[in-house]
Amino acid sequence: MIILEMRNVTKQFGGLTAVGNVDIQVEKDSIFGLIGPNGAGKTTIFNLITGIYKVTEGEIIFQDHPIDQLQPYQIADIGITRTFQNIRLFKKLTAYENILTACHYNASYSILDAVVRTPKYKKEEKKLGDQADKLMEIMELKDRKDIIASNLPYGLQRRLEIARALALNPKMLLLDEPAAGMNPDETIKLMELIRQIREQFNLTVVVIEHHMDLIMGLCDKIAVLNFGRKLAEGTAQEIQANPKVIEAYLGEEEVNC
Ligand SMILES: Nc1ncnc2c1ncn2[C@@H]1O[C@H](COP(=O)(O)OP(=O)(O)OP(=O)(O)O)[C@@H](O)[C@H]1O
Repeated sequence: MIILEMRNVTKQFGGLTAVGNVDIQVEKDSIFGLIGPNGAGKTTIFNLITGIYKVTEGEIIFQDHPIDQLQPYQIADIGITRTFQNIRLFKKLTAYENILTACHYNASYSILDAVVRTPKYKKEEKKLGDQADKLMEIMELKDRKDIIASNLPYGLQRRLEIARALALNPKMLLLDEPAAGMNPDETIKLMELIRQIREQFNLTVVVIEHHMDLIMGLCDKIAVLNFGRKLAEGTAQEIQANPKVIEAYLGEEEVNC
């Protein structure tokens, strides 16, 4: 079953076509990879899916509904959340506070409940605190609970960002270069975590990465972009064997995975 579809999507910035006539179909519960050289249009695709940019042409369909005219907060509400290439955390808050603030997106009490501290408020706060604890545990951040976000090692800041995205209870998670700056051991650990959260949260994951080991080892399907166009699509084996990919993306070198 297809959960997300981009139909003939184009995004232009003035005379520059950042994304040109791209068709993509993402299967529910799969891990889908987007790869391509710098400037190929990958992050622009995330910005189109999440409503930060509006399409110039084409349609984006999520669970059979068009979403290309929705605002970013509406897209988060229907279950698509993301992480960013440049980590965006509350740098001066602790790891726990960063997750808890994201969990508050789901709070259903009123300002009055909060001011008067009604039983509803207390019950809800306990629930959100439990959710934050659970996310800390899953992302293996529990022993860093009280560390200020900017003092965490880079790899853990990236995991904290994923935990924040998960706090919004998404159906689809978009990860923009989650392994950037990680060493090989951290990258392998991250791969396992992505697989684990996919299972645990019944998620569909779309991931942009330059680490080929991660992409080839993790993704059910991969789309290759070049100069805003989709050059190829297929399984890791198909992509690695595709002469167009080898020539255009890897500069005629062998795909080194
Ligand atoms: N807001 C914008 N205004 C003008 N041009 C933009 C804008 N956003 C992206 N672009 C351009 O669109 C093209 C695609 O950029 P994009 O960031 O999507 O590439 P990318 O594949 O994610 O690259 P990288 O791997 O370096 O992150 C680039 O030429 C970029 O300069």
